[in-house]
Amino acid sequence: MSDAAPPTAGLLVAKAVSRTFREGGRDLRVLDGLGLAVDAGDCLAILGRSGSGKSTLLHLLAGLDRPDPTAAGTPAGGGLFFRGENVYGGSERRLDRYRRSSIGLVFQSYHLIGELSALQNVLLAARVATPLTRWPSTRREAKARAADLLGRVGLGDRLHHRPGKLSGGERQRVAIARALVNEPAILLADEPTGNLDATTGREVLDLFLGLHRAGQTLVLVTHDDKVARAAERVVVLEGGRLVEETAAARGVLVPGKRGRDADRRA
Ligand SMILES: Nc1ncnc2c1ncn2[C@@H]1O[C@H](COP(=O)(O)OP(=O)(O)OP(=O)(O)O)[C@@H](O)[C@H]1O
Repeated sequence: MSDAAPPTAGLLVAKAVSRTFREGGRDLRVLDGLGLAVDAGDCLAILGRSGSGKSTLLHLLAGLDRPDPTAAGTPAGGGLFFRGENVYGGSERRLDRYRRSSIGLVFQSYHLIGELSALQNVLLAARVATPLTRWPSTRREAKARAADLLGRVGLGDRLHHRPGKLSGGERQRVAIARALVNEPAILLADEPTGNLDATTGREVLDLFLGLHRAGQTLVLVTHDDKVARAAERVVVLEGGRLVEETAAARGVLVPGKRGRDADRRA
């Protein structure tokens, strides 16, 4: 990450970020000078109609894609900044380090390895993260850590089940345990309740909210109204930019962080 990055407030800050896809000889600008600031401890939901670019944004936040190079006329210093450092401004190695040590990712369709047990799925993630984290230093420690995480998500008695023998909600819990294995600064989730029935989705949402209460910073892309209502902040992706929704607009009566424009904050 570039040392020349400008100082930015917030844990993860997107400034004037654009992403254009070229398809069939035409440019499709999905994100258009977008701004967002995620603070430590936030529980943020990203909403938007289908095709508005939510997954594209989440992939950028996760370090899985690259924003367009800053175009002439856009403010200097645009980009994605994690703790003030430009995520996409350095080497591939640094980007890889960001992905593996700072971010946890949960997907709608779990993305577990079918041949591995719940414990082995989490252990595999621990092995990927270990060169970058101080722990777990031994296989025994890694196993204890993975079992502990699976216990925390309510699967202490399913350690040796393969995904095919688990329910959808249980698979998502394994995926959440796996995403937590590197103690990520930010847990990102793309439609984490999208494949689940209402009751199971609520249970998975409660799990996320419990993690948030314990201090985990969360960013959830969702179509699920229950998830959006439970989040502290909601931003809506429209026309390639984010607009912050007020608590009042969501029918939430408690005073919250109201009426801010996410683009203005970044
Ligand atoms: N790799 C790609 N190449 C070309 N176009 C793409 C690519 N990825 C996404 N798009 C286009 O970008 C737009 C936004 O896609 P994205 O998946 O981010 O939307 P979304 O808001 O997550 O949608 P949904 O809610 O349906 O999952 C879509 O029109 C999609 O076709």
